Amino acid sequence: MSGLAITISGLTIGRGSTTVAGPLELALGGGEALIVTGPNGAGKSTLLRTLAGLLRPLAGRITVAGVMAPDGEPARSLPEIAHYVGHRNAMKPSVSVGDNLRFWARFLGGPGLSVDDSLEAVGLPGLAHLPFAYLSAGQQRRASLARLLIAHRPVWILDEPTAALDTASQARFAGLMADHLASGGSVIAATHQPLGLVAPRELAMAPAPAEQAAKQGGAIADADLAAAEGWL
Ligand SMILES: Nc1ncnc2c1ncn2[C@@H]1O[C@H](COP(=O)(O)OP(=O)(O)OP(=O)(O)O)[C@@H](O)[C@H]1O
Repeated sequence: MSGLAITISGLTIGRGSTTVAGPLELALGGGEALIVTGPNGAGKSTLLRTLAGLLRPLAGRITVAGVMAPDGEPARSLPEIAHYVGHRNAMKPSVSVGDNLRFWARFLGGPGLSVDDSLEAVGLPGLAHLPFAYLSAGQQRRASLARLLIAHRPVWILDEPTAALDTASQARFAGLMADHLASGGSVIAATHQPLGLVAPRELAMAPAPAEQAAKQGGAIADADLAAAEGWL
């Protein structure tokens, strides 16, 4: 395979039946990072959730080429080769950090670091036995980011990954992203703050027009959809 290529064409994203942004055109290759910027409500999270396969595009296509899926076949879709780390940590509070990570390793499949090595890489050595709920907010975020290492996936889709991280942890995570890019992976990250990436590309999402905001009632009425999205 010749290397990762992600192509987004005519992509319109939305919540329920309400358009949030688009059409978007984008091509991203292995070794490249894209930061998604824009004011609150511009649609950054909506875009990332759509790329991760958690929301259906309202129109357009997302295609991938050049890498293998965990099942050993050429990748057919972005979600099967991507990690998604959203605003929430997606770790069970009462379960130990190690068992949470072992769950994700089984769920995601494919090769990856051991629990101990993943935790070491995010600066949390020796904490595998603790219930996730015992960790501080920043430690919880770092343990959640260890999911990126426990199973290898070429694309990291990250929603404000460094929120709650102290300066040293931000620098450590910048190093992990640099290693991932150097190995031919890609990073797509929504952020309000610099992530320490070297020369990332940028997709600046425009503020939602007033007319669009006025229509949001339609999407929010899709209460079941909103509730179903809440757990990640
Ligand atoms: N579950 C939902 N149901 C309906 N509308 C939603 C839902 N979540 C977000 N929206 C709406 O979709 C639009 C885009 O929201 P989104 O969360 O993608 O913005 P964002 O750019 O990530 O903002 P922020 O910087 O605050 O994280 C907003 O108008 C928001 O009100």
